[in-house]
Amino acid sequence: MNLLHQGILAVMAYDGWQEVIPLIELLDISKTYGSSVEAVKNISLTIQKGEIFGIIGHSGAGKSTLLRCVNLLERPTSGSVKVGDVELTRLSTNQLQKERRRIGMIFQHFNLLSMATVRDNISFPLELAKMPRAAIKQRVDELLKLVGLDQHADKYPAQLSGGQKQRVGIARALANNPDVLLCDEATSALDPQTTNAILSLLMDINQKLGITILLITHEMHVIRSICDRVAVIDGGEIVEMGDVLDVFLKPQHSITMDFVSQIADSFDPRELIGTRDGRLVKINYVGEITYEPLLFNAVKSTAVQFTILQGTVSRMKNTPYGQLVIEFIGADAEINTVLNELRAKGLEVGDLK
Ligand SMILES: Nc1ncnc2c1ncn2[C@@H]1O[C@H](COP(=O)(O)OP(=O)(O)OP(=O)(O)O)[C@@H](O)[C@H]1O
Repeated sequence: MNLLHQGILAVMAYDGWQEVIPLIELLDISKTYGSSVEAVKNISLTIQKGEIFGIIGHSGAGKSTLLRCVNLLERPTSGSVKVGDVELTRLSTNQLQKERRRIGMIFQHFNLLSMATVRDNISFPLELAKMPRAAIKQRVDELLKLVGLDQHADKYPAQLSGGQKQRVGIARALANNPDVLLCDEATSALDPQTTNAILSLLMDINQKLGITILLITHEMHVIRSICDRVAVIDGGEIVEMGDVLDVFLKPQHSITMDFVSQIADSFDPRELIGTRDGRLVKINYVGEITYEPLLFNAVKSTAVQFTILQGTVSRMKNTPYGQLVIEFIGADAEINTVLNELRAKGLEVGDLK
């Protein structure tokens, strides 16, 4: 890297931008089971270092197969998998076993050893890695603290709640200090409150330890709560991909629209068309402007009146956003002036169609 590049990266860091470094690169991955079940078809995908990337799809869409191709628990029929600088698909079994320590994984049904205590479950990957006994104890103590289980070290899985079991799964997955954490429907077996606690823990781990997270889910709530980017998968193919906010606010594919409508506060505003006399306008806000009185300011020096017909103000991960459907009443030219003023403030404004 030359000095100019270093300078640019330093400025980006100063401004709060994240340096973009590819960490997981899937190139043209296909997986066919037997002779005819094409579970994944020619998927190429790059996950950046430090991001939380979500893959969402209905049952049978190919999510698990794709996720398991990343650590080669499932070997792709064709295509290559690269994690960091290492092309996993070229490694021998022994080399692969070593590289897999850089990739932790958690599961929907936790996959804990039922006859082992919490401490022993977490120690297991460290013993496999031949870490000395005293170092194992110290590392497990750290991990127990990190996931909030220091009071439960000597319990067995059967004595734990679902959320606690998943915390053990997370601690075990993090034991070898991986770069990547793969999450296979990690909250699907949990109630909503416990789901939120586990999602917060995952976000904490991502932020504090810088671990890149790749998760699969069928719940838009999971994507909205913690992911930076999302890919929507259907029939083994990616049908839509982008920043979560963009995909959520402007879904393009019908499958994506289905998922977005899972969120209770989203709505289909097209139901309003033809029900009102005024001009119906859809407005999207993103960022801190969500909390400014922009609508009021835009109309106050005009004769235009407005009514909010539908609206949401919420947060996506850490970003506030709003979606409103407004009926404007007044002269068309004056309404246009109001809309242009809103656009000039950075709002996305368009007639409801
Ligand atoms: N081991 C296997 N042998 C044969 N077919 C399989 C195998 N595993 C998955 N499939 C098939 O591959 C397709 C994709 O399955 P996959 O489990 O990847 O989907 P998914 O999106 O994770 O679904 P779910 O959310 O229900 O787990 C399905 O048609 C499934 O029946």
